[in-house]
Amino acid sequence: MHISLNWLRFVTPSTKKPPRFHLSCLPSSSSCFSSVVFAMSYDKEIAAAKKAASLAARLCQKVQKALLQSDVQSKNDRTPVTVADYGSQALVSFMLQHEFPGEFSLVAEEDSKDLRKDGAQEIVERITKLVNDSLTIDGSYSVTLSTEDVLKAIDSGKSEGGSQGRHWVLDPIDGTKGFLRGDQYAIALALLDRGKVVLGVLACPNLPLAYISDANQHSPNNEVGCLFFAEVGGGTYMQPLDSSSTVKVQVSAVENPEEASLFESYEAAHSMHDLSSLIAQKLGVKAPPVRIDSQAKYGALSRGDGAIYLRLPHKGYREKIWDHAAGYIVVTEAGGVVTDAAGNPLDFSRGKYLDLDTGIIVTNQKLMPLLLKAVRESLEEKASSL
Ligand SMILES: Nc1ncnc2c1ncn2[C@@H]1O[C@H](COP(=O)(O)O)[C@@H](O)[C@H]1OP(=O)(O)O
Ligand SMILES: [Mg+2]
Repeated sequence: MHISLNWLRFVTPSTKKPPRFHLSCLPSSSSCFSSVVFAMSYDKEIAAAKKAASLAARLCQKVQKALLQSDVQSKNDRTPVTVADYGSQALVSFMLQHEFPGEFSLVAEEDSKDLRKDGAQEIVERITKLVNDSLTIDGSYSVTLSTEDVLKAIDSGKSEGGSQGRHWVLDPIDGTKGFLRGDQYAIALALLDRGKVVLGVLACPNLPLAYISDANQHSPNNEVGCLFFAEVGGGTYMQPLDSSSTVKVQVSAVENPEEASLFESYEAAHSMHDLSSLIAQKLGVKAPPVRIDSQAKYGALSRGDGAIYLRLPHKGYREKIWDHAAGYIVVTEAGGVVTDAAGNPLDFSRGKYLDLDTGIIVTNQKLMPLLLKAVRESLEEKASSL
């Protein structure tokens, strides 16, 4: 007989996360209590991930602020997002390696190939200055990185991931189009342990702290900047990016799809708006879709701003693990369900890519059967009309 008790929580009255232990009883003859196995806790890793993602968010905010203050011509230039993207990756990579020296594996979006080309020296110097300024702000590092240190930190993100060992997974700026537009973007960092996502942090510098809907997402009165974090078995928490007051969050409890609000990509090139509109129609969703960039959608969903997220890329697009790992655990630990469009679980253990056919759907446990049915019918209808 193999009994596996679930994650136990020792609930404390404070807003701090309770410690967690995983108890599992070994087979037959051994007594349950003598064979308690204490599984990994990732508290040190999550503290480091929160610190790195928050500092990277500050770096990106500084660049985006300068971009938005610049003239129209320079707004068509992608240099700011390039600089912030590499800067964010270098910073997170350096901080994690500093915290966890020795065996270190990072699967991240960028590498230094373009930065090593002729003519890139000035950009590399800008990135290096940004990274050093960020480390100075933090105050706990007495180092000044050279341009070569920065390039090496970026290249530490070349790991392929997989089902063995531990791998950090990073999207240094998820939602580059949103970043350039002055809208939503996220710094998304997760940890895989033997192919499973065990923690995730989402820093969303422009996400309002208050509930967002289609009507209020651009309100100038909104205070913005959210940090979501989740550890396997421990729930999901949110705090303002510039404070440590933490709240536990839960996905929406809506059971009637007519009352649900639905999130999707801002960019029609990233997700089929016509297909999600058909799905919404079948479900009877009344509210217009809330269109925002990046994994900020997963964050907003984890605290119940909306009840459904549909990501339905056009044919041929291959999803990368860094675009979903952090968001996945933030939503699932808040009680949500994330599957592919056919209802299969996501598999983060196969390397850089999530091999999916049709897309990713997210909602609460109650709505998932209805959503799956509406997705299946809509896909069939779409296929028969071609
Ligand atoms: N053609 C595409 N289809 C789907 N997703 C895409 C496509 N091109 C880029 N993306 C990715 O979509 C993500 C943003 O999704 P959303 O619009 O929902 O915020 C980004 O990670 C972006 O990748 P990349 O980071 O390489 O630009
Ligand atoms: Mg991305």
